[in-house]
Amino acid sequence: MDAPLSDAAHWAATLIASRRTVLPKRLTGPEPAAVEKALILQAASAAPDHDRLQPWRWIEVPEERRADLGEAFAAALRLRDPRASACAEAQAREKALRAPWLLLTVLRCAHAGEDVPDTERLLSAGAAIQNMLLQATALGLASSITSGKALNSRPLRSLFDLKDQEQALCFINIGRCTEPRPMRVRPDVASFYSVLGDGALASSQHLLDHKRPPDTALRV
Ligand SMILES: Cc1cc2nc3c(=O)[nH]c(=O)nc-3n(C[C@H](O)[C@H](O)[C@H](O)COP(=O)(O)O)c2cc1C
Repeated sequence: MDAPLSDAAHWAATLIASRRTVLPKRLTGPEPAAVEKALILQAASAAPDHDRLQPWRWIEVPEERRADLGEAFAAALRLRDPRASACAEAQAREKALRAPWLLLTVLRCAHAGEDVPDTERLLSAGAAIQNMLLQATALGLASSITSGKALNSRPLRSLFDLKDQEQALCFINIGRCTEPRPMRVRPDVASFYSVLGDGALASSQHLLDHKRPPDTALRV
């Protein structure tokens, strides 16, 4: 018989199962308090990081720079589509205003000859982002990741002063949401897990029989 799960195991599973994407248009203010922002950023620094390269950083876009970001989105759209309508440009500008707390994730890619390749740096950044989203969820905040075609456009790279080695990965949007959408149905473990060797299904069945532990979710 399996040993009972500890409180910490239940707590972690509940937290992980409670995170969901809340897109910027559904986020409301106020932005997180300073102590909440600090916890979320500290969560990033706990990510696995091969050779401790710290190949990631985040740039906050404060209220007073949202209009500049909106202009950069509009300029990026014009570069992609010189015939973009005024309405499409206005929509692009508006995207900069949605998230109460808005952070750009920046990845530092490998120079020629550097040992840790971009794939590992990217994995580290993904782990850091997930830490941040989970910490936000634990604080009762709603969050999402967004990307888009403008991310590495000239206007955005110039606004954020990205170095040649750097790539804009995604925005992190954090705020509040009083009426979250239903939780996405998560894929079955059987669809992404197997055991190397013959009879993979049989030998993994004992794991697949376990149901997800949490049937409760944190309120975000
Ligand atoms: C790197 C990355 C970029 C994303 N960019 C967008 C985006 O631009 N727009 C969007 O609606 N969702 C975006 N998403 C969010 C996914 O659509 C979302 O995670 C997915 O729908 C699953 O929902 P869940 O997070 O609630 O499980 C992005 C997710 C990742 C990992």
